[in-house]
Amino acid sequence: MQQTFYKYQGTGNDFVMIDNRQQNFDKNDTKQVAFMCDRRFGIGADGLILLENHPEYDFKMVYYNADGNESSMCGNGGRCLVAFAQQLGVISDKAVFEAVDGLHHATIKDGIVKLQMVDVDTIETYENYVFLNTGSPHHVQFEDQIQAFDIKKEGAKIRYGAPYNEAGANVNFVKKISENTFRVRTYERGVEDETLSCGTGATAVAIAMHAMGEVNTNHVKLSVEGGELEVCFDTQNGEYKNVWLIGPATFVFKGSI
Ligand SMILES: N[C@@H](CCC[C@H](N)C(=O)O)C(=O)O
Repeated sequence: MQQTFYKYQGTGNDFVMIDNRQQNFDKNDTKQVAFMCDRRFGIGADGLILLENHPEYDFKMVYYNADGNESSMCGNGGRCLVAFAQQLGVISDKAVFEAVDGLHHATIKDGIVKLQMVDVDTIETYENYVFLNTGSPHHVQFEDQIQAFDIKKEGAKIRYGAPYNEAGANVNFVKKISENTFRVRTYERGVEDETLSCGTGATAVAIAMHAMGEVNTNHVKLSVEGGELEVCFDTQNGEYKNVWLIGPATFVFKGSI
């Protein structure tokens, strides 16, 4: 059976989107998801997202990494799904949807999607890195030679090494480039390579930089491989609330496979 799909990207983090409101997609077919995400034999994407009906909210998000496995929250994917929901006529300019990490509020205007992310109350600070969960697990560390750095090789060592091991973490390398702007490159678990952007990663970097005292504003800019993202938040007794990830979400093409 032919499957209609829509391709979206958010600062270069790209996704195959499927309207699964009729529940026609086989959600346990890991091989089919991996095939669709394959850049040589399939459509090509960092992940695949199903838009499904929800009994109370605008829709439900089901996210798979490019390896075909369902995973934790995808911030850029969530932003692209809001744009997809608008394209399908499911929402107009606001959304409330459920994802694996809970409820998300969002707005969309002129192709820019603002997505509310989970509150963060635990930030683990070690000698040369920070670990936090922004819907997905993130390791954050400074890298001065960020342009020349081998993200795939060094990211994989951290992702598969202790303390993360097989379960893994996403790995973000960071360099401060101005008062409130950070250059970020991310190795993504489940893609097992560098991606051009990671929304939960950008969120993790913004919060980690604030927690470390590297920035004292609550509005942080992140320059990623595929463009520019912004993250803003409120802080309350060491907790990060009202966290918003802001950036473009763009329709690329529609097809069937
Ligand atoms: N690209 C995503 C993160 C997707 C989840 C990640 N690969 C994982 O399995 O932890 C984003 O934009 O947040």
